[in-house]
Amino acid sequence: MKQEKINRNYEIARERFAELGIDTETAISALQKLSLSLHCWQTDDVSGFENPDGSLSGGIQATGNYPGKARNIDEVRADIEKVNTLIPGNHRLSLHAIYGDFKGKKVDRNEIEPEHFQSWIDWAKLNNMKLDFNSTSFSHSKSGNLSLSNRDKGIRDFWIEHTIRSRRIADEMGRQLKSKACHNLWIHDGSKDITVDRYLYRSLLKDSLDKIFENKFTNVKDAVECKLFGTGLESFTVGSHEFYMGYAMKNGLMATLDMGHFHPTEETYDKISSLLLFSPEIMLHVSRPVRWDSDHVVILNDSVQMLAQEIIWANALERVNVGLDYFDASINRIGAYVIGIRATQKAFLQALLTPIKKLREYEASEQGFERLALLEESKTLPWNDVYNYFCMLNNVPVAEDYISEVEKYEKEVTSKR
Ligand SMILES: C[C@H](O)[C@H](O)[C@@H](O)C(=O)CO
Ligand SMILES: [Mn+2]
Repeated sequence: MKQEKINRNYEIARERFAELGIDTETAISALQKLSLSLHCWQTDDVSGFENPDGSLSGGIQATGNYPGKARNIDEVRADIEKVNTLIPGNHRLSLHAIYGDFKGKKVDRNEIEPEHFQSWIDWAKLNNMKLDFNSTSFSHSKSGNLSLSNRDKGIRDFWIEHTIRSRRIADEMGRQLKSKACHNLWIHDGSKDITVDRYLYRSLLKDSLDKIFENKFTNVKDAVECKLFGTGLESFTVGSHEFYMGYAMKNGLMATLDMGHFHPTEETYDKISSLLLFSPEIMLHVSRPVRWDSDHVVILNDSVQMLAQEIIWANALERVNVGLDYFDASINRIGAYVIGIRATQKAFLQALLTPIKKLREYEASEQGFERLALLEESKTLPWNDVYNYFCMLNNVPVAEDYISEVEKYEKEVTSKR
């Protein structure tokens, strides 16, 4: 798109929003400050470098076989660097423990150290990114169906050790990069069929968590992620929403809300205000469940738009750590990142550009028709011209121009893998 046209459209949009009492410049600077936490695992279908040819376990699945997945640390980095050239803003990178720089050595999960992630910290500095971290309970010979809630103390201790080490690594990342790292704990623990000892497993998990969180780390923001069920573990999930919400609120941790981790008609956006009333910060995994926790690429749908609205309208942008979590192996993986990141930003921009003051006046005076009408009208206000202008300001491709860039990278790089 030509610069002149982008500027012209932006001017028209700016005037239109001004008529509704909205300042587009304020919205643009808020969006500029929004740092999303990009998940490294879309590059390689959650394979990691520990045992890249092993199978993905823990009830999660990356479906599809599109060529060009990243096969090693250099390729993961190259792909993220490419993504960064196609998206506006400065973002964080979220790593899983299986993405350490192990240099071909066998380093078991209970042996990981900050040194295995030092090259990531150096890379992040060079690339103007901050880091977040996740312990990894899946895809390991000791994963089974139960890790931190296993009856076997030996297995529990192994995963406790792993998770404490993961938090220490996050602390080092936060310290060196001068930005607290979110450490997200998600475990797959559950059961395929009915269990008759839910209380036992949950008390074992609680006990493991108490040990894991015994020490506070200054440069870490701890989060715990619940889930409804995993494939092959359909009847029971130890770390349910109620379990982690209780644990997080009692112990001053963040709850992570993954959009794919609830009942199909249960929406994440409705949980935001409740959690923010009881917790200083929360974490999100923006995703797109299609019939189950399928981790489809995020698009600009009602769920994401309403999620962004809830955050903006609660004036809570600084209290919500927005991470992405999806892994689609059926399309170009770089393109998958760009679509999802841009869709998330667009949702936030749209929310920032909604005439909330007027909408609230209507609501307060019980003018339901007027509220609904203005809500509908705001959906088609020229917010996309503001987004295009935002892309131009950030020197990244505007609108569909990124498609050919992704195709070029595929031709020159990923298709040769
Ligand atoms: C790989 C991720 O940590 C994982 O997707 C987790 O966050 C999750 O959402 C599991 O369903
Ligand atoms: Mn998740």
